[in-house]
Amino acid sequence: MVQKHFRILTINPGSTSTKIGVFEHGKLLMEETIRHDRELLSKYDAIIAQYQFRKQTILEALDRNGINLSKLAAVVGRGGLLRPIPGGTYAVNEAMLEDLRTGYSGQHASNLGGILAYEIASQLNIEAFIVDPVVVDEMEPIAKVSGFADVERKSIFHALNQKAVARQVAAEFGKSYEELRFIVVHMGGGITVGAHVNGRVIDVNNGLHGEGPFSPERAGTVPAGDLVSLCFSGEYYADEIMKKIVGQGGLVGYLGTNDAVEVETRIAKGDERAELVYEAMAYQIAKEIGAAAAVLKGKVDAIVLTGGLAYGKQFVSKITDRVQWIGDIIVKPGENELQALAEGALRVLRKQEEAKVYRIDM
Ligand SMILES: Nc1ncnc2c1ncn2[C@@H]1O[C@H](COP(=O)(O)OP(=O)(O)OP(=O)(O)O)[C@@H](O)[C@H]1O
Ligand SMILES: CCCC(=O)O
Repeated sequence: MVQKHFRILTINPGSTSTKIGVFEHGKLLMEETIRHDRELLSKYDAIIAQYQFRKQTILEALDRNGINLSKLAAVVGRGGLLRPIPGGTYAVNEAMLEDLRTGYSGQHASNLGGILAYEIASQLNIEAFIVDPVVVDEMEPIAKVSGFADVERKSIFHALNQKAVARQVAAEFGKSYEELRFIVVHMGGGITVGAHVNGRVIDVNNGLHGEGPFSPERAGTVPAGDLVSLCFSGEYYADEIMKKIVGQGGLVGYLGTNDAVEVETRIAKGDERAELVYEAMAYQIAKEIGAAAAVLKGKVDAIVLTGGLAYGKQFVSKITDRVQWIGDIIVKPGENELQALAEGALRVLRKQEEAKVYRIDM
């Protein structure tokens, strides 16, 4: 049977950039990272207020690259902080737009993904989707118990890249994602470690709000009692503490940079503090992998290391040194989020999968 050549626009909004790609038949036609001036973005009082400006820059980039919008079959954006939902491709609907606009589960640049996809698609009378948003929640009930009765653990992680990489490795094994057991470690500005069983992420650290290993920009798990004392010391406003956890935590807090390459340069010049902190980040990641191995009862088909930090050979070897007894380690540096968005939309357009419907009672 001849496959239709669906042309798809993909949009991945980040805190300082918007990445876009156009795919046809799953192959990349064009890709551009539109960098936004930090000062310009800071003039908007909420992330959501940046939507009109970002939409304009996307349309200009498409025009610059000679992309004929009338040939698009769908637009797909990286989904945001919605209510907890199972993984998959979702059609953008009113309920979703409302939650993204009001920031129902919080503010995150990816909240703009669904909105931008919808606004561009509706003008062209085509479909808009999101795929595997950061709130994908497939956690087992046991994993949700935090030990503090007022607080339930949440699933907020790099679902799009973790699932895309897991599918890729499964295909390389000649098997389907749904047959395998992986520990996937996304190591970017934030770090999340997911226990994947038969296509579901049954446990994962909440990468955004103070859980798991520290990362270039996130504090990870912080000793709770000391954090409470700091909160009530009278020295900080709530948003200042939150910034110390997200954005200015981890490497930024200790070393003033989120750039691991710069940290490696400092270590090479003999900076002992940088060496200790960098080693500690690898140590905490290894501990989290050990925890995920316990979740999987030691039956692990592979540990997959991905994200920008996976380019760092020394960093990767600091981790593998501590966890290679658990199973095979596969390194997939960087992220393939635009491709993963395109593939998610394509599965629906080709009718291999049905688009899921987002509801507020999910
Ligand atoms: N060759 C390299 N060696 C070591 N570290 C690297 C290398 N290239 C990039 N990094 C580091 O990877 C980190 C950024 O990773 P990445 O680009 O995946 O993050 P992001 O997309 O900004 O955030 P997130 O993945 O959390 O959404 C930075 O600390 C960067 O310095
Ligand atoms: C993707 C959620 C985690 C993070 O932003 O670090």
